[in-house]
Amino acid sequence: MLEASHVYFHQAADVLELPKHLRGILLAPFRVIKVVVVTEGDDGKLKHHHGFRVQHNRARGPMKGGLRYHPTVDEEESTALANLMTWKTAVVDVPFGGAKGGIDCDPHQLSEKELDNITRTFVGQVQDVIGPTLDIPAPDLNSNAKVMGWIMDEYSKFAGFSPAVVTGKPLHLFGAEGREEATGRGVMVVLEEALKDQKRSFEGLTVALQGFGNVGSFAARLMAEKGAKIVAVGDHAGGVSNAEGLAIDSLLDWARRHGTVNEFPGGDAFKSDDVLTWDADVLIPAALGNVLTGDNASDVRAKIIVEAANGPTTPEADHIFKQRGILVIPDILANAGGVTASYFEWAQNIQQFRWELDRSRAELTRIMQKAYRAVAEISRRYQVDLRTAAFVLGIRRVGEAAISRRCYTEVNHLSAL
Ligand SMILES: NC(=O)C1=CN([C@@H]2O[C@H](COP(=O)(O)OP(=O)(O)OC[C@H]3O[C@@H](n4cnc5c(N)ncnc54)[C@H](OP(=O)(O)O)[C@@H]3O)[C@@H](O)[C@H]2O)C=CC1
Ligand SMILES: O=C(O)CCC(=O)C(=O)O
Repeated sequence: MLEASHVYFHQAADVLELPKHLRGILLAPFRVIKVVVVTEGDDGKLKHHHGFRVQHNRARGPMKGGLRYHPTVDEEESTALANLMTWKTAVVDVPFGGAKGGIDCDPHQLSEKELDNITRTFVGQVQDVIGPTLDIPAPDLNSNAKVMGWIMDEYSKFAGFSPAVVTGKPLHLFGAEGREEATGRGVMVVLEEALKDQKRSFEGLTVALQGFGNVGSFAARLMAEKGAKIVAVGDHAGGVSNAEGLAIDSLLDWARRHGTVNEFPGGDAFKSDDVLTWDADVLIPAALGNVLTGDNASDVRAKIIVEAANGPTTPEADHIFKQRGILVIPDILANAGGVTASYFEWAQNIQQFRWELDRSRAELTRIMQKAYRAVAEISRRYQVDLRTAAFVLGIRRVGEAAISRRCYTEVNHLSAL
């Protein structure tokens, strides 16, 4: 994933004609934190996991990005994802830099007490390098509002009451209306804009989704409300399809009760990975990275791919999609609704003021539409795909901030762009 994020960066840097040494400066992380998280398991035995926080760039503000709990979490993945966060926050123009991190654990195999313990131990180890004006974590794969509440509580023991140290918290614990649904809502909004460009709408549009967690489930529900048919959904345990459109509320209820969409009675079962090549107008990967590769890209049948997940497409697959005329709405634009609503939450926490849900939704829609339009305009002007255009926008904004702050004098080159 790190290699892929660099390939995409360089494609945009070529458009911007950035010299080599400036590319190196913009790609290098500001700080990489690695810790060994030692905790006592429910069986009384000591266990250890590895925790990472990569703080990539802070030219535009405090660093921001999720905390992921998954066995594959490592320094390389965290660095790639932190890098993407830097360009993503710039694409939606929220006042943050980029960071990302995680712990290489599998929450499905841990009790709540064990997960709480691991989270709090990790926070104790990084508390001096995170904070409301330094680095603000948020939910990501397998982490949720409850975990964010633990982070806030643990950090506050060191720094005093600090709700703004983390976003995506529960509503009753200084969370913000609209944050939970925001990433899925943002996915829906940018797809709606892309459809408008094609003089189409959600009515009758068929959609296949990989992942039915926070992002996938909200995106599915919102698109179905607009008239789309969600014809296939896959998660790690299996998939379910219905050519007439799955009943999303019943599917959500099933997934909540069974921990998977597998064996949902309102559709036909299929093998999990088949969702990626499902016969649908739109494919939405909303789970893991690197799932669309040179091996399966030629078999993808959708004409539009919306990257709700981070880094789902390898450069090889991306190239094949370009050749095949498949429109890819890239992660740093498509899933930026989450960090945008996190910005609202952070601002509300700092002001000790709460917004109504309607305000949050309206502001999110406005920002996502504006970001899509800005990216589409660059795509037209430079005759490049949406991914390259989004990177051009992100890199340019980060560069401009760096110049104004005099972070690196040589980045002045960017002011000519
Ligand atoms: N949460 C947020 O605000 C944001 C998230 N993202 C990105 O969106 C993606 C999903 O995050 P989120 O929804 O929060 O995570 P969740 O943990 O809430 O959901 C993840 C989903 O992916 C599924 N999944 C896991 N492994 C596989 C697999 N091998 N094959 C198919 N499906 C699988 C899970 O299934 P199961 O439950 O069966 O394991 C689950 O349905 C990630 O890439 C994340 O980085 C991006 C921006 C913001
Ligand atoms: O909400 C946030 O701060 C970050 C969300 C995130 O990790 C992402 O956009 O990938």
